[in-house]
Amino acid sequence: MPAIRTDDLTRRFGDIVAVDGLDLEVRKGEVYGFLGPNGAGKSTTINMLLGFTPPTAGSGTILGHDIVEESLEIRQRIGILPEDFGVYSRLTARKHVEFAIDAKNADDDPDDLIKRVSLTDAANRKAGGFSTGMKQRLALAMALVGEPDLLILDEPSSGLDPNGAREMRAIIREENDRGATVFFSSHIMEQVEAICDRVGIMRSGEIVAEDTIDALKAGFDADARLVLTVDAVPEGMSAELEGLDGVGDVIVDGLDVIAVLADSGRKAAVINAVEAAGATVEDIRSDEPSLEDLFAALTNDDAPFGETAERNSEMIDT
Ligand SMILES: Nc1ncnc2c1ncn2[C@@H]1O[C@H](COP(=O)(O)OP(=O)(O)OP(=O)(O)O)[C@@H](O)[C@H]1O
Repeated sequence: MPAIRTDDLTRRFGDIVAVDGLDLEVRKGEVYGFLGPNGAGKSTTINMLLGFTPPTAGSGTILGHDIVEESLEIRQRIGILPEDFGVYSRLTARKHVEFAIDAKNADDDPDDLIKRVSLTDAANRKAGGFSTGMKQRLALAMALVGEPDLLILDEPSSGLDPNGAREMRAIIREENDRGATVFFSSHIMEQVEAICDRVGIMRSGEIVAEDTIDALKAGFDADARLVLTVDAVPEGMSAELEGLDGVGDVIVDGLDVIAVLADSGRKAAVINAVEAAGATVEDIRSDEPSLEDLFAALTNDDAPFGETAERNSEMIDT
C-alpha cells in the first residue's frame, strides 16, 4: 500500500483548474519532493490530501484511508505542516505542543519536541509575538507529535534562516530514518536535492516529470552548458553569442563565459565566435544541468532546456 495515492484528483475554482486529473503515488518510506512554480497547484493538492479542500473530481488515499471520508483517521497517523500556519496568539509555544499531544492522544514530552526545533528559550512565550521562522519551528514541533507514519510539509523551510533550514533537513532525515514517509513541497532546490529520494514536478495542475533527481538529470543533455574561461571579454560578445543558432542564454561571470546550448553540437561554433570576437579561450568545461535548470526547463516555456526536456523518456506526456 502506498503512503499517498491519488487517482484523477481534480480541483476547480470557478474557471481555474488548480489540480487537473492528478495521479500521484508516494511510496512508503521515501522522501518525496513536490515541486512546481507559483500557482502550479501544490498547496491545493496538499489541502485536498489533508481534507481541507474537497476535490471536484477524482479520489485519493493516505495510508490506505480515503482522503474525503476518513480524514479524521488520517490526521491521527500523519504530521502536517500547513501553508500559512496560524498560531493562537495568547498561547505559549509549550501550550501549542501540549494541544497537539492531547489531540493525538500521544505521550510525547512537549519540552523534547520544543528542544528538537530549537525553541527551548521561547517555550513559555506567547506565540503571537513569534517571528515567521519561530512560528514555522513551532508548527514543525506540532507535526512531529506521536511519531507520525507520514509527514506532509507545505514549504517547510519558508521563513527559516540558514541554520533553521539545516535543522529542518536534519529532522526530515531523522524522521525518515525512523521509518516515516516524508512528502514536502519546496521552492528551495538545494534543500530538495539534499534530501529527496524522488521528486515530482507540477505545472498547471499536472505532474510533468517524476523520478529520482539523478534519473531526471540523466535524461538531459549533459553537455548543455558550456563554460569557457577567456583572457578578456570583448564588448558585445555576449549579444553576438546569443544570436547564434542553438545558443540560449549567455552569462558572463568575470572571465567565465557560460553558454546554455539547446544543441550541444554548437560548442565549436561558440568557441569560434568567442575567438572571432578577439578573446583567447584558456579553458573549456561542460557542466551538467542543475536541478534548477531542470525545473526551469519543465516549468517555463522560454527556458533554454525546453527542447531537451521533451526528449527525456522519463517525462510524462502532458
Ligand atoms: N481558494 C481559492 N480560490 C480561487 N482560486 C484558488 C484558490 N486556491 C488556489 N487557487 C488557484 O489555484 C491555482 C493553484 O494554486 P496553489 O496555491 O495550489 O499553487 P501552489 O503550487 O501551491 O503555488 P505556490 O508555490 O505559490 O504556493 C492558482 O491559480 C490559484 O490562484
